[in-house]
Amino acid sequence: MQNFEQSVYKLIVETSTNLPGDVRQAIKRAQEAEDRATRSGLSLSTIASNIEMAETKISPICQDTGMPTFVVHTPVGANQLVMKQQIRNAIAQATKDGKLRTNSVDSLTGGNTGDNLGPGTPVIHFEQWEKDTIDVRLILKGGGCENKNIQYSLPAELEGLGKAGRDLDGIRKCIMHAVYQAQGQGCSAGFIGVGIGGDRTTGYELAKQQLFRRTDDTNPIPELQKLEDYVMEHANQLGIGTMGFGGQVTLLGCKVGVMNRLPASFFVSVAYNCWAFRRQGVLLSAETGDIIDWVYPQGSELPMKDESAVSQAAEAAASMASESSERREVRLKMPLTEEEVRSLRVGDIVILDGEMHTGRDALHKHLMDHDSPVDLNGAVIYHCGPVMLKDEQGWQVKAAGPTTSIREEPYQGDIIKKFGIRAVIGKGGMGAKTLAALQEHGAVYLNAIGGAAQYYAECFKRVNGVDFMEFGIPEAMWHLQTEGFAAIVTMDAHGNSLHADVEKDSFNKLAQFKEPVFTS
Ligand SMILES: O=C(O)C[C@H](O)C(=O)O
Ligand code: SF4
Repeated sequence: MQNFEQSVYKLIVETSTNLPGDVRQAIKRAQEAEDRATRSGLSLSTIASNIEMAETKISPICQDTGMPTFVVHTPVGANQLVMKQQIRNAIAQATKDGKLRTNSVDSLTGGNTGDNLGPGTPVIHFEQWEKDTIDVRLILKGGGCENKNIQYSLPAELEGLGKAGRDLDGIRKCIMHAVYQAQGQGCSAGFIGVGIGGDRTTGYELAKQQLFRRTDDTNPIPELQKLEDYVMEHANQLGIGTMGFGGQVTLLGCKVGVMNRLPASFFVSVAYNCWAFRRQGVLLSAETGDIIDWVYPQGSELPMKDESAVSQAAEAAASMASESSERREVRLKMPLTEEEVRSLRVGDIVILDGEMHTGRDALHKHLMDHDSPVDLNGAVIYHCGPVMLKDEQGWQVKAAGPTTSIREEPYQGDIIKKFGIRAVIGKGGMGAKTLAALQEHGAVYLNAIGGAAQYYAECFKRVNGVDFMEFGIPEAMWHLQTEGFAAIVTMDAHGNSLHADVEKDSFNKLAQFKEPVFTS
């Protein structure tokens, strides 16, 4: 077992940096289904480039490298204590090397352990089996999509869908609702794992286990296969699209499992995973710990770049459409003026140069009753918790995509007005309070593409400084010299919100699925 730790390290790096082949296949199909000239189509192209960049640079696909969750099958009698220690060592090493973000935070003090180790992290499940090999599987599921997990207790009354009973049709309604309520906030298009039955804990566990199934497998239970097919077809009619921009593809995969329940309980648990569906596995020799095989097709087997003539023509058409009068591209230098910002409209693409500042949960809470360490008049705040590494030249940005903005809804409007901020960049959109503040003060919300952490890291040319390192690397306020950062205006200073429109439209579509489909 001398190579067990090294093999687990390789598994962690592969999982974080190289999206598996079956997941890539699902994203490629989405690209084919979506018109390339639309916002969703263009976002999918960026996602595809980001996947390639992460693989080439051996850097995290998304800056949120998630809750590392291992499922390990060992021969009877193998020493699990030693394995556990070696998994922990491999996690700490991968964090030090910038392949994982420092993601383990003390829930009471907010302190970041800095090495991804701490009470409850990483998660390691051991099972024994009769085989003489070791199977180690890993999923890195990020926090934004984890926040969109949902558990239903049947019978229930569901908005838009009416009564959901304790039967297959009630389950169908829960799953449709689960996709609807995620909107774009979990970086759609997503994958869902569904657990029917169990208790509140095992139901969610069963839902997560489904995410370990291959995206192209067949459910051994025919009724559940039918349900999966139904959801794949109809959830994609909700019109939520990539990042909630509207479009044909909202869901990339649906896997449903079932277990027994108590007579009084009937839970339907849904685990939502973003497009950056990072899970991989290795089969190891129990003697040496060497890798015998990979469990899922490796990403390198399926390049995301489509070199065919057809695709190049479509690409050219898309870029021409994006240059047409319908889509305005505006290049602005930070700090921004009120006039510049008030001239922007939902749908405009803004390209930013100059200095921007990151800020997420801890900073927003802090700024409510403290001063800012830098002048934020005209500033652009980026909701982002990057992966950073320090070398001889100083801090380097290793991965830096947006985080879910809605968490800052209680603070954002006040902070915009208090400091004179002119733009906020994030993903998933914000609510009515922020929209009103944008209009009142003269500011915009820009939606960046969630998960495209390598794509955006390239735009940060230099780290000008950092404040609040005591909040930990993801929560600190990084001052970043930026060139060519592109994002779409999805909430403008005139009271328009693409997010509110898509939510309303998808709600109307959801209500079309009210009538029973699976009758017993
Ligand atoms: O924590 C992050 O950087 C992002 C998070 O996964 C999110 O989706 O909001
Ligand atoms: S930012 Fe998006 S892609 Fe990254 S972990 Fe969060 S939900 Fe997933």
